[in-house]
Amino acid sequence: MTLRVLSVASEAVPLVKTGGLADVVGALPAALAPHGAELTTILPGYPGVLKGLKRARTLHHWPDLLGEEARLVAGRIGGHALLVLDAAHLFQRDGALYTDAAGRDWEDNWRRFAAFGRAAADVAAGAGQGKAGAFDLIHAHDWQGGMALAYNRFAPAGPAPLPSVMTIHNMAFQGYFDARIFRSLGLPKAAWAMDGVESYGGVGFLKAGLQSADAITTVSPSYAAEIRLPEFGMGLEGLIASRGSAVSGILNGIDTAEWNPATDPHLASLCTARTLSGRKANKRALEAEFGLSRDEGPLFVVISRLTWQKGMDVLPEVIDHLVGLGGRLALLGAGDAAIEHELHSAAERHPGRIGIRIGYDEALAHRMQGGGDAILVPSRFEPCGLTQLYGLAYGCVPIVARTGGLADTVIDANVAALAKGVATGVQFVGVNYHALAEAISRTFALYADRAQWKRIQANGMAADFSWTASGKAYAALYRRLTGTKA
Ligand SMILES: Nc1ncnc2c1ncn2[C@@H]1O[C@H](COP(=O)(O)OP(=O)(O)O[C@H]2O[C@H](CO)[C@@H](O)[C@H](O)[C@H]2O)[C@@H](O)[C@H]1O
Repeated sequence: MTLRVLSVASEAVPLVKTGGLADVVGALPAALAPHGAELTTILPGYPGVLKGLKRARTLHHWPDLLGEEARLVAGRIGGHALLVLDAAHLFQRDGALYTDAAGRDWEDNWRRFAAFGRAAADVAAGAGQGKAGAFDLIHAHDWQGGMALAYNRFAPAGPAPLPSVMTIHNMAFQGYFDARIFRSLGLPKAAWAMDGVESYGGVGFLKAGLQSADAITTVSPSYAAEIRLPEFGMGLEGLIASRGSAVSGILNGIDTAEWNPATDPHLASLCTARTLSGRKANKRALEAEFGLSRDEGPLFVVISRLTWQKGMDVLPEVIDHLVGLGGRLALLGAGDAAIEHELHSAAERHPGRIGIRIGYDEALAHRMQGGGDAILVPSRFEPCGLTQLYGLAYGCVPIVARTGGLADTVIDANVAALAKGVATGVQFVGVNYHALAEAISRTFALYADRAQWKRIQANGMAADFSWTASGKAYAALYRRLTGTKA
């Protein structure tokens, strides 16, 4: 029996992306299709999303969705079903998805994503679908999707709540708002409780989703274990621990059609594990693009949000060490202004050795994975991480902090792994100058032994990070919750 799932998220490639959430939500429909689960994605009607719709058909109209008019529009995303909540007053505005042009959170974020959640719960119960029972399960992502599950549980539009899954892509963003908004949410009084939407005296959208979901997943097994601890649980560790076996980790896959060095149209030269020499032309192109001097030493790359989570405040401290050993660094990212400033001053200190590109550039990210020798990912916490997976697939060896999904996906080049010939990268413990500097020194030593380095690259390229296994795991979870057989 085909399972019909409503996937509720704020971002999905190729229509709208600020981070890894979009890659995963965009990939899930194709990952689940072979396992008999048909996903329909529902997104907010941001300008870019509405523009991407070819023949927009109106399916449903809300005269009063949390105080304003809205409509549901149908479209397609990557060949799969898409629904868009067109509510101009909430989503059609200049600035970023969650912040205004000055970087301040939109004041009405609570209304924007509560309305989105209400609409998603209505759709799950049949709004605009021509019939009730159009969906078997709701799968919500991150705080922006959380309220869909709270409405589904406390105020379902149908006769009973649907089975539900909440996926955490990042526990640090919780959608936490003042208690005063509660009365505008249209939820029954019973929802104002510790096992409901109340969170530390306010309303927590992620928390609401976590309390309302039948199952909670996060994007790696290690992160699923870590968020039971205060250090990673960001205040919700007690909740996570109390949900016991309802919490599990399913590792992200990567879109192997989009991220494949043998076919990538962004690369100057294509390559496979057997034709690693093809990477050289990409490296030369990257040096030219970043204004770096040309030499045979390792070229490190970083593709990241410039934030504390990603350990980017520590990176500037190790740049002198990296350059001192003969390395170069090409960095693409945007975020914290203080970090950007530090990086620029490091680049000024080391002309031709450090290249910085502030901004967001998908094509450049591909070229960097294709031409860099090693990608640095010094995250303090990392639910899964995608850039190290792209690095593995492209022969750009990941140098990662041992946390979350980074710990689960990279095999450290320790003595045992090297002896067995299975290493795929370098792991280090603790995000500080000493740990990172030591990892960089180890990388130089590994790189100096060309045969060994090639082996490490080829091992990563041979690893399977497709969605096959994870698609199967999500499908098994859906089947368990709906009590259906494949
Ligand atoms: N300046 C730039 N230009 C171009 N591309 C850029 C870029 N900066 C970042 N990217 C891209 O954005 C994505 C980032 O994804 P990550 O998974 O590494 O982190 P993120 O914290 O966004 O995601 C959260 O959700 C994902 C998905 O579950 C988890 O893997 C992760 O651990 C969690 O923090 C990658 O596709 C990367 O290439």
